[in-house]
Amino acid sequence: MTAADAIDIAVRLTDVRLDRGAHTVLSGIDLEVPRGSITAVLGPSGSGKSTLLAALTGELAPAAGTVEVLGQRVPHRQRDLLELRKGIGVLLQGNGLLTDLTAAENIALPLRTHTDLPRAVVDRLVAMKLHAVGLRTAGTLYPRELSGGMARRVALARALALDPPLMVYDEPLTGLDPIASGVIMSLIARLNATLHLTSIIVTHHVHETLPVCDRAIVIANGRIVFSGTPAELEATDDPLVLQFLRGEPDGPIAFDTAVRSEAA
Ligand SMILES: Nc1ncnc2c1ncn2[C@@H]1O[C@H](COP(=O)(O)OP(=O)(O)OP(=O)(O)O)[C@@H](O)[C@H]1O
Repeated sequence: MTAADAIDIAVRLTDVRLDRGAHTVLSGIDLEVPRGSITAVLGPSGSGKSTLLAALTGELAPAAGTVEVLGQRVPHRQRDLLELRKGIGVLLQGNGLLTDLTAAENIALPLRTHTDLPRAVVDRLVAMKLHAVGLRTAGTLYPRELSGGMARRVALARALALDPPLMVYDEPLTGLDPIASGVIMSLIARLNATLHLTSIIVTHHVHETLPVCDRAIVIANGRIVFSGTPAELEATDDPLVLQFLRGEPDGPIAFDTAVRSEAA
């Protein structure tokens, strides 16, 4: 990656292969995510979306090819990896909030773990993050006292705690009703614009997510089968992509027979 690229490209994968044990999940993956953009990563269940995220955070090393994040190759050494991860805010499926801590304490956790900031500064930063997600008065509430949408916003505030330039969302709408989903999607878009972030959203929720995205990729059959703008995706006549968008069980996407018989 050249110095100029490092400014413009937040994530670059070059001819990447990702294996889980002896099984190759993805191969021949080439991907560039421009800084400041929002990219949707779409694809059927088990296609390898979470595996792709694991490669970005260094949780999974590529079996071949290179993965570059925020201007550097994803390192192997644990200490370097921890440093890189401070620059990546991850919103996991299921929020991952600690139930015996309040919302504010949950958000403070990364600041307490990774910085030596004095208590008063941490409190101020937590208040700012709560404000950023529209929950100024919810700091003293415990996760069990929050609605699903509020809990997701607290988890989002925690992912933002260290001001990471890159945000990664793994199924941010799972379990939310349409209103809460709309709130989360517009929040993701607003934060991306106002904090000058780059966002990658792994999701099944194509129709809720595409309106806020600049780019979309579709993963199926172990590779990227579409890469382009949401408008290009909606106009595609690729049978593979259409099968996925329409949720049809029969077509060129090969489904695992065990999974299909479970679903039947
Ligand atoms: N830790 C792991 N160890 C072994 N195999 C794994 C592991 N994680 C995922 N896999 C396998 O890798 C493949 C891709 O899984 P992955 O979770 O990346 O798909 P996905 O597209 O995120 O699915 P979903 O939409 O259901 O979350 C699957 O066949 C899965 O069984």
